[in-house]
Amino acid sequence: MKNIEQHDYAGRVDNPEIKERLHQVISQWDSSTPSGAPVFIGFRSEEGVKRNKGRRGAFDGPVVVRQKLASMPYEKPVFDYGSILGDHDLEASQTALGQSVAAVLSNNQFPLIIGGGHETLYGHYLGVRQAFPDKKLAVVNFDAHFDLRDEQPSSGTMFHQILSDDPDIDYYVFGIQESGNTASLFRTADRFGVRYALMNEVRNTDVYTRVLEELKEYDAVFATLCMDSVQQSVAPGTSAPAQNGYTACEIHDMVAQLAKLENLTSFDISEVAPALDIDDRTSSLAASLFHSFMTERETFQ
Ligand SMILES: N=CN[C@@H](CCC(=O)O)C(=O)O
Repeated sequence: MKNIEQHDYAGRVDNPEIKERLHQVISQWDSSTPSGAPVFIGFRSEEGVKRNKGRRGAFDGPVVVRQKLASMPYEKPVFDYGSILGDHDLEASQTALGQSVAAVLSNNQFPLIIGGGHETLYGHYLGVRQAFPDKKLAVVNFDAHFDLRDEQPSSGTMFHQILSDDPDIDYYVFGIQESGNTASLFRTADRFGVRYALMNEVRNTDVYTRVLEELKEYDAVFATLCMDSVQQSVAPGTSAPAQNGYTACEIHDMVAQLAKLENLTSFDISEVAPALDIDDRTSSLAASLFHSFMTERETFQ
């Protein structure tokens, strides 16, 4: 089992009588916290990025994204599980994340997972599958990359790992960049029946709206957002930045629509690498996306 680090939240207080910012309403998670609430879980890991020969820095993502969230307006109950402290044993770190996600899901709460390299998604998946062993699942990925490499587990292999082992899951990915994926990866996507939309299709067609309707038919859906799906000028602090990625407006809109999907179980935002960031753009954007998600999701108490 990996160590779990707890986080202190601090921020601006306008009027001590009124709790209206996230740091004033967030509490530490335990198994008696109420059902229906959002629960932050951090995954401090960059071992997957290291193995994928990417640019490192995501280990501190969960710390800095929480700092950005702290002063945002929020008045409803919200909880923090802490962060799994990952290390070179990526597989054990992902297993620990999976156990944490499953514990929160089995309390009927909603995990909001703060990565970590995009290897976060594999731990996220392990938790969802543990909580829903017999369900037909869909995973939605906002990403420039397929992450379908057939190699030692890393931040570039998670969907190959999942689709190779689990026949009861469909993979949808939005924002694929032709400049970021080889022909072999496109062939692998076709072989696994991946439903993918290139960035231009996302921008110029109604594919996302149509897929959101399709997703309602699954027993459960979980989602992941790699910050490298956003254009580098807006999100510079990532391992493998994209030039033609989402604008801040586009990705906020997509996340707001996702939040309305009733059978969505959990959501992670990964690949915030503070050491590579400029003026905290990437961490601030990730926090803003979590905030949009939380305010749009009607079932949060
Ligand atoms: N979605 C993220 N993927 C990887 C890069 C994928 C690749 O190398 O093809 C990452 O950021 O580490």
